[in-house]
Amino acid sequence: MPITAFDTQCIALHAEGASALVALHGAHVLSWIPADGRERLFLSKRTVFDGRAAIRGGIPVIFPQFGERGALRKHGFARNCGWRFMGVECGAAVFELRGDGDVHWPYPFVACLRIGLTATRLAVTLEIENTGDTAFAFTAALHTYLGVGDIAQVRVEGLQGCDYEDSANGGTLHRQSDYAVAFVDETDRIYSDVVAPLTLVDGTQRLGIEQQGFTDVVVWNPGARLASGIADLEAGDWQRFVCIEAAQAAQPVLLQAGEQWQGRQQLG
Ligand SMILES: O=P(O)(O)OC[C@H]1O[C@@H](O)[C@H](O)[C@@H](O)[C@@H]1O
Repeated sequence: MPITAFDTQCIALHAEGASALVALHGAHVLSWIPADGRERLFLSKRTVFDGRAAIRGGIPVIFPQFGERGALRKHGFARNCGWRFMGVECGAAVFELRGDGDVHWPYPFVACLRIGLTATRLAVTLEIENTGDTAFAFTAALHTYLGVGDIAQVRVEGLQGCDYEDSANGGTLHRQSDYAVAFVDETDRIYSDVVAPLTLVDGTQRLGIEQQGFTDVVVWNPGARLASGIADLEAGDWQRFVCIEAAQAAQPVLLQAGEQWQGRQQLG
């Protein structure tokens, strides 16, 4: 996989006619263009690249806390930190974030993000290692913003029969009875124990989504009303993306000293 340094902030990846762009801030995938030349990720034109704020769009890495399920800042700190580019291993670009039990979090850890690219697929793997001498629990996600033509035409298939927590309606519990998830208003759901591959249907376009290691799938679109209060989205942006997140949100992972955990999402 030939790699070029895009500037001090980003790494550009190229393979088999496909490309991806990864910001060191958050090890954040900003762009994924398979060999057919069509961008698959949404990135807000109003996102702030100040080296501190979370980037709106692409693939934010959520660790060590999903949402507000704990005492840390919403969605944890990994997306707000500078990661190190470690080079290419086994065809994947590798990024690393180390914690030494400092101000962010009292637990030493190493987080590693591996990004693999082929003509048609993007594979993102998050590895967490407990490098301290006490156990810690964490939640995490790959918060993928997939670009769509029109949210009203979008369906997510593969979740029928799965139980979900409806975060947009007070965390009430439901079972997905419809064959596909459609979007008419704010949608914010944590589907648990998802095993089947998913398909994003966007008009005539289809995208496959698979995951391993992560037990949950979060499906999020803010809808018009909530989106109007999100400063780093342009008017109408909510119609141009859906987040399908490979997540470990409902049940934290308990990692003993010296243990490793791995979760992966593949698109394409
Ligand atoms: O605006 P943020 O912090 O990036 O979060 C976006 C959304 O992320 C989703 O994962 C959550 O389920 C939503 O509740 C949340 O609003």
